[in-house]
Amino acid sequence: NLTACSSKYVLSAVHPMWKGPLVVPGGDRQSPIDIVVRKSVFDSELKPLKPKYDPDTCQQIYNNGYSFLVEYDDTTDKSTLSGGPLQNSFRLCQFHFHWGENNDWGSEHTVDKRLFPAELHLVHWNSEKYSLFEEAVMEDNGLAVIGVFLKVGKRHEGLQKLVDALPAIRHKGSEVEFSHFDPGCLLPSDTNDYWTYHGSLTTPPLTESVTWIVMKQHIEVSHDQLAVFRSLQFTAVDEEVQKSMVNNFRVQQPLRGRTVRSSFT
Ligand SMILES: O=C(NCc1ccccc1)Nc1ccc2c(c1)[B-](O)(O)OC2
Ligand SMILES: [Zn+2]
Repeated sequence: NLTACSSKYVLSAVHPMWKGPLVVPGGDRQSPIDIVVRKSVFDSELKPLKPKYDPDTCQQIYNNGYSFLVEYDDTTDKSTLSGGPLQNSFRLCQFHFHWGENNDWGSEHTVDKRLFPAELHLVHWNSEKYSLFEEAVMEDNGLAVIGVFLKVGKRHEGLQKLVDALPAIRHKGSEVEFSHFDPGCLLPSDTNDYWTYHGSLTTPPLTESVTWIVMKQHIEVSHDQLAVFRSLQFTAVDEEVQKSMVNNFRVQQPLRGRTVRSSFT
């Protein structure tokens, strides 16, 4: 019954804003998923993650009507991710978040069914095998995405510069110049432990091209910082009915026999 797990908010298909197909025909490696900790398998071959981000490659912030993207210059290998489960070097192209209308839900992945108020996605594409993101996004091992859970607690000083820029991109289609932002400040500080599995984009075209790397440790942001995320609009400035940008997450998808590996015991 609901009361048993009401504190964890049984996730239903009602919440997410996105009305797209909840299941992709034939998709057997869809994302997000629930990470069942006791079913994950420790893999000693997994290496430490090697993010190398150059803050000067940060270019702009853009409201795409689904989330806000902090976009990086990915025409060189100045900001890359390698190591971990990856065989190649992947270029950072953007990061974005998913969040809820309140602090009880908002993440895409869950850990033992536990929901977080928000989730960060750092998106990288395989620049050793492909020459453009648009190519890589259609290929088997084209993308590598780091997922980081957000919890409400103390203010995240590094995030504040980003939060202060959000009012300038309140509506769908708006963009503002944004520079010198080190996405490394959004990675957990105490441990690099992670889970990894093969999955997909969680928004159309839902292509199954992602090596997911979900960090075990969350980061903390303040209630007020998250409230600014919720002040963004899904809608363009000229639309009659304005809609707050909240619940921009997809519901969990079937595991379909996949194994989630862990970098830690
Ligand atoms: O880049 C995206 N769309 C634009 C696009 C352009 C050209 C071809 C295909 C797609 N989507 C997208 C990329 C990466 C992630 C997600 C969505 B996510 O699942 O939210 O987190 C990871
Ligand atoms: Zn995402």
